[in-house]
This record gives sequence, C-alpha cells and structure tokens, in this order.
Amino acid sequence: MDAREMKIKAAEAALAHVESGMRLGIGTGSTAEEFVRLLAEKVAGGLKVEGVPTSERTARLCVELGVPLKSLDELPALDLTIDGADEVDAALRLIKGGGGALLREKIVAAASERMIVIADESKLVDTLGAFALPIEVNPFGLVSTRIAIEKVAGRLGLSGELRLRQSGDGDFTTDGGHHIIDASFGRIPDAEALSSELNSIPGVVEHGLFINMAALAIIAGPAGARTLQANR
Ligand SMILES: O=C[C@H](O)[C@H](O)[C@H](O)COP(=O)(O)O
Repeated sequence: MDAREMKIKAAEAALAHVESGMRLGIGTGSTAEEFVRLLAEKVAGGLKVEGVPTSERTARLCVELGVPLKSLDELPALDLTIDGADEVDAALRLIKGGGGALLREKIVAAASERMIVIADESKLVDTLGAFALPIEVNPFGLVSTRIAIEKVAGRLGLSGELRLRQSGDGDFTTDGGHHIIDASFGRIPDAEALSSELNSIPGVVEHGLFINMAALAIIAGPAGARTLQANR
C-alpha cells in the first residue's frame, strides 16, 4: 500500500464519524483532500452537511466537488473537524502547518466540539520536532520576531535553523497575509512550554503545535487504519 492509499484508508475511517446534519471543519493538505473527495461522493449521494474550509485551497476543492460551504462566521460552532497533520505523538499532540494553513486550522479546530486527525503511519512519532515547526509571523518586525523566537527556544534548550519559508516567487504568504518561519528544532521534549512561550511573542501570529485539540487520531498503515484516543 503506498502513502496515498494509506491516506485514503484514514479518510475512509474518518468518514464513518460524519453524520447527516453535521457542521464540519474541513482541513487542508493531501490527506484532508482525500477526505474531501470521499465526502463529496457521500454528498452527491444525499448526505447533508455544511463545511467550513480551513484554507482557500480546500475551499476551491470543495466548490469544485460540490461540498456545501459556509464561513466560520456563518457557522461559528462546529460539530467535528477532520484534518491531517505533519506529526502526531502518542498523546495526540500535533505539528501542523506544512501546507501553511495552521492559523485557520487552529481557529476552526478550536471552534469544533471534536477534532479527528487523519494520517498515514509515517506521521506518528515518539517526540515531536523532526518536522520543522511552522511558526506564522507578522511580516512587520520579522528580524525582532526571529530573535525573540531564538531566545525563547534557547531558554528551553532548543536550537536549530529558523528558515523563512519561500514559495516560487518570494516569501511564502499565508491566506491571512503572514509569513512562516520553519524552525528545525529536531526534538521538542516540552511542547506545552514551547507553545506558551511562542504565544507570548507579539510578532508570532500562531504556531503549528496543536496541544489538547485532537480527540482521536486515525492512523493508516499497510494493515489498515487504527484509532488512537487522547487520554484526557
Ligand atoms: O498546513 C497544512 C496542514 O497543517 C496539513 O494538514 C499538514 O501539513 C499535513 O498535510 P498532508 O496531509 O499533505 O501531509
């Protein structure tokens, strides 16, 4: 089974949690897109749901495939969000933002009663941090913000390259008009501490550590999909 087939398996298992009438947060990325494709088939077959997309990219795919959308202001309380992740640990702490959608993803997940993460087994890790942590920053005062990130990281014993994410035509810009610094810390033993330290930096808009947000992770491997439950 290749990576795409595993993503589809995880997305199929997540679809079993979707009931007619639900208000859904719809994630971003290649795994979430497999979920959108399967959801669209169910919608075509009569399933009634309304979705709030976590990115312009997801919104475009939903429109193309006929998944009904609303804005988060129209549907401010959601039943369930289904989204992918770049890393998942056993406590269901996540790194997200590889696709640059972390801010809207976090806002949508926080507005949802439940978040289910879907991923292939390559995303499951013992300790977060091998994937560079995306940190969304305001373009104003980038140098000061970068220095502040280095300082808080240093206080927690973390170091590594902080790289301003690039796209084809210059600095990558998120749907919210911000930039992303990818922080290669290697290993983040205390994700909670790093999360609150990063939140205290004014130029940091949001970061890709999702803690206490996912209720369930559906992880697919060659043998099929298994479910991990958050112990809280
Ligand atoms: O910003 C993007 C999101 O956080 C994605 O959910 C994450 O990067 C995982 O994407 P993929 O399913 O493509 O690996």
